[in-house]
Amino acid sequence: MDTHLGRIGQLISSYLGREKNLEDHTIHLLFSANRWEHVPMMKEKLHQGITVVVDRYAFSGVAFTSAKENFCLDWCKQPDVGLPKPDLILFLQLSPEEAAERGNFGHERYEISSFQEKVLQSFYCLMKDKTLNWKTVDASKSIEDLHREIRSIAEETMQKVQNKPLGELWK
Ligand SMILES: Nc1ncnc2c1ncn2[C@@H]1O[C@H](COP(=O)(O)OP(=O)(O)O)[C@@H](O)[C@H]1O
Ligand SMILES: Cc1cn([C@H]2C[C@H](O)[C@@H](COP(=O)(O)OP(=O)(O)O)O2)c(=O)[nH]c1=O
Repeated sequence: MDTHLGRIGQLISSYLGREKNLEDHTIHLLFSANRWEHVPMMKEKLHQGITVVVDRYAFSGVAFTSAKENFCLDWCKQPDVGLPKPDLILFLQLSPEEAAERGNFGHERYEISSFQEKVLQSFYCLMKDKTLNWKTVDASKSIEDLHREIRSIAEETMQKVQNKPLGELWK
């Protein structure tokens, strides 16, 4: 068991590892609840001037659930409406085939190629939203080159948003 995770985190982890089954709406709401749990801490850091970097965030929440049958993008977004709005969203673009060839791709619940293709289409829909600062980077580059590119975009953004108020996502 992942003892470093909270109770919601543990539920999610056992769902992804296929140890536990959860109804599709339930797991969606748990992922969102897991983000909301972190909001007070994120806001505290942001107000101290600390840059917060989040892996996946609400966009994965929407992209993954909306790739399932009978889930629309709009329903999937609602639980995450009002989360701290990111100043920058980096989309690390890599074909599902190339991603599957890399390490760590394997046995988790969502790591099935046909499903990943649907998830990718959902991400493309989300990226049409011009109120958000999406930047696509080519993730087929080397780790070092990618690092340099991400670092430069991040530093530029940090400069730009320094004195801007925190926004609310999808509101
Ligand atoms: N730019 C890259 N080039 C080659 N291999 C990479 C690159 N970035 C990550 N990897 C490798 O791919 C695997 C998965 O990377 P990871 O960052 O964990 O992806 P994810 O967060 O999507 O699961 C790891 O084995 C990692 O070392
Ligand atoms: C954050 C999030 C992730 N996911 C999925 C995407 C991934 O398949 C899985 C695990 O994500 P994560 O634990 O971030 O693993 P990694 O980045 O190493 O692949 O959870 C959702 O379905 N909804 C969400 O809200």
